[in-house]
Amino acid sequence: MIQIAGLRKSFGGKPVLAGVDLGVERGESLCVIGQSGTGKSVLLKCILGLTAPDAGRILWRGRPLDAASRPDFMSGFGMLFQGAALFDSLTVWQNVAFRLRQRMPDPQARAIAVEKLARVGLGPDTADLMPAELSGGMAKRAGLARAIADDPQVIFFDEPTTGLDPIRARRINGLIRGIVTETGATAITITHDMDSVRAIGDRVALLQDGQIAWDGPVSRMDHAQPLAGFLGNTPLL
Ligand SMILES: Nc1ncnc2c1ncn2[C@@H]1O[C@H](COP(=O)(O)OP(=O)(O)OP(=O)(O)O)[C@@H](O)[C@H]1O
Repeated sequence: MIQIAGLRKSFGGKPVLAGVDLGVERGESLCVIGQSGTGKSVLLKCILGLTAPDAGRILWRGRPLDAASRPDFMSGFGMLFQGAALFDSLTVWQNVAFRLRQRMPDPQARAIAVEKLARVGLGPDTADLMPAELSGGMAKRAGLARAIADDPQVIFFDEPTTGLDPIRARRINGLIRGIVTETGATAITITHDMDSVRAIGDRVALLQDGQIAWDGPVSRMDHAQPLAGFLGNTPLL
């Protein structure tokens, strides 16, 4: 679905990505882990077209992800931002339906938003609330509803459990896994949270010193030497 080869990016002469090779297959859930500052966000920004790599290739369905293919890619992806990142001045349903409202009338977009809110465990009474009225866990759920509103083929989860207590984090992880499984979406999750990796991931890739130091099934990670320092329930900080 997405293939990355030889991706390089430096800032001020300092290499952050030093030849990243990574792929994710259709319907697969990939978690990218790595210590703080190893370039996980830079990698995500390169895929999303927010940062231009210095070298390397990103293929989307076998085609280079460039100006010609990017609109197709952008119309088929959803994203759960760290901290949910809801628009303060829009109601919850307007946030969830943000993209839908560009191509359908409000009543139709609202109905889909209410359905997606229900999928993440938020009742119809939350639809007309403002983001400031939501708890952290509710905001994360609303962000998740927005990520899936347009039935994306690829969903990016950026640190999905940041700022949540362990119980809410577990619920969000369970929701994400359920949604990824039932929709068949391809998922890429960037996380410090090994509980998230176990709950959400089929595969895990360790980004270290600008390259993928280990890449394999989550079921094998407990025996992977390069991951030894990251395992247990200790966050990767
Ligand atoms: N626009 C930029 N200009 C200069 N340096 C940058 C820029 N973006 C990222 N960096 C640097 O690239 C490195 C990797 O940053 P990045 O945010 O990708 O790390 P990360 O692995 O996502 O960390 P964290 O887990 O803490 O979010 C850092 O040293 C950061 O300072």
